[in-house]
Amino acid sequence: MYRILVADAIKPEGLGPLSEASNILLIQKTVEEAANELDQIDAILVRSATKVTEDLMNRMPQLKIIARAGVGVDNIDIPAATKRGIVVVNAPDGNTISTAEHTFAMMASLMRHIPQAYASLKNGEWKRSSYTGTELRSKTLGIVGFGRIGGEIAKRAKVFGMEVIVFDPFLTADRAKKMSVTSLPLDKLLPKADIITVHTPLTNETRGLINKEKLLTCKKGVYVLNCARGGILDEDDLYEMIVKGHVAGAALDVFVEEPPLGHKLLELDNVIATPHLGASTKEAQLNVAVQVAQEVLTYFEGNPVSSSINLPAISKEVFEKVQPFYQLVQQMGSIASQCMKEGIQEISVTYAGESLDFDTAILTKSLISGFFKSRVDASVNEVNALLIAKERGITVGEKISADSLGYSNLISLKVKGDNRELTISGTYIENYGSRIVNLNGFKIDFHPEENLLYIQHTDKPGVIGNVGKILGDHEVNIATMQVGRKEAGGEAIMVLSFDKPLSDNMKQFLKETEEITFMALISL
Ligand SMILES: NC(=O)C1=CN([C@@H]2O[C@H](COP(=O)(O)OP(=O)(O)OC[C@H]3O[C@@H](n4cnc5c(N)ncnc54)[C@H](O)[C@@H]3O)[C@@H](O)[C@H]2O)C=CC1
Ligand SMILES: O=C(O)CCC(=O)C(=O)O
Repeated sequence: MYRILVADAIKPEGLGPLSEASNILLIQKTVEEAANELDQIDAILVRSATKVTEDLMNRMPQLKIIARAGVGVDNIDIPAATKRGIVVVNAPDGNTISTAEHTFAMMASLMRHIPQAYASLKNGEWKRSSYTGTELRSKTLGIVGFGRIGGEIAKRAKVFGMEVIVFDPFLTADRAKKMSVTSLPLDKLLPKADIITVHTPLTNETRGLINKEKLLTCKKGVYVLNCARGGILDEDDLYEMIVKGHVAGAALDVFVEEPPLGHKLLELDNVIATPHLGASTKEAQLNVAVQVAQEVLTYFEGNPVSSSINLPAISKEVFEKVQPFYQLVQQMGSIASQCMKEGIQEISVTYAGESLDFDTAILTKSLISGFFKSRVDASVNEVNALLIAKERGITVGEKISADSLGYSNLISLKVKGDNRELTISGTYIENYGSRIVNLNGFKIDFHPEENLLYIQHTDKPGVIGNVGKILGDHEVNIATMQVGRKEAGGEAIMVLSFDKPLSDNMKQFLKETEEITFMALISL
């Protein structure tokens, strides 16, 4: 049974797939209310209110996945989650339209003083001349951060007859052209825009991106909006620039501290504000709840998720291509690790063959996680595998080769240790499954079973019989046995599989066979 803590207000109608699953228990409580059961929680679902800190994660030793019902993940300590192997997913586009519409509503309200006029009228006043506004038509809108929300705002601005200029260091010329916007560096955008709206995530780079120095380069009388994250527009600097009359007004949906009780910006007449309502529509809340519920369900079904923050994104089509190799590479990593019980310097993997014609990064991560599982602990997974390799000073390389040696696909792994090297190649054959086809340069063909014994020995009459006899004398039943050699009388190998795990003592008995030069018990 997986226990899922729904810690923030997430629309229950969207959580249907989770509440209907027989192996899932949904617990609708805040972190404080669930304090006594945190150690049993497998997944946590949050919006922006709950801060998923390293400390909170430490109180949740079973935690496997954090799901953010929304876009911004600045309330989640991603590096800490990654280190622990906890998958972080979000709902990247469920609230795009709502947030774009809200930003647009804020922009129109700001330019026409609607909140101030409304408050005045409600107060019994009729001050028409005090609330003369400015048209949006022909104004230049500067969008900083041109992703999903920025793009939707641009479409709406064009319909209103605005000119749209954008700044986004990751924007391609192709997308700028398709969206009919002018892409400019920030220092060129700021002096040109009549209105500036920010739509970046909050990161170390974007915190304080628009500060006093930048605001001073803007037109006098510029209007600014922040419906992304508090802090992208520096709050103190904005206050000063409004008070000095350089900025004509601001519309804010987000604040550094939420709620921003007693905030000085809220005292200014030309600042309008909403309490982080960008995504607060029936539609957006249903969308994001459905999206994260589906992701969590997919994860607990053992399938790769599609909108992870700390795993490579993977589409359904790629997933179908990846799936056959997913377990094979984990097993190859694990076999290599159990055959190389020594310090490792380098792991390199080569992919060859037409059926491996996709981004193989996810396979490399799966392989490395298989390698470390038997060395570190079961919490190693695709999320933290490369980080663990790096921490241990192990170089991980990935190559594509044109030569698949006649197989339709061939994955080859080379592990360089302090004293030895190990190579292993595997393939996936449709309707037949995974096969290991080469081990340390010996041609062989075996299915990676649960309990294996790998023996390297001198090719002499009687060795195979002797091994069989020793195992038989100890009532060990051999399930399968594969042998391989390079040349008669040289080095040879055998790989045996068993129904039950072999005890470590058996290694001692087998070691008496002097022709055996190397032996490894492998459990997959
Ligand atoms: N007020 C609200 O309720 C909501 C706020 N948000 C906020 O809006 C942000 C943007 O959301 P989306 O458009 O969906 O995200 P997105 O990921 O589609 O777009 C973000 C864009 O910012 C750009 N960017 C990153 N660093 C930048 C930098 N230093 N300078 C300029 N551009 C930079 C990226 O290249 C990307 O194109 C989210 O990160 C979230 O914090 C999102 C939804 C609701
Ligand atoms: O959960 C919410 O309402 C906030 C939405 C938001 O800020 C986001 O998706 O980044």
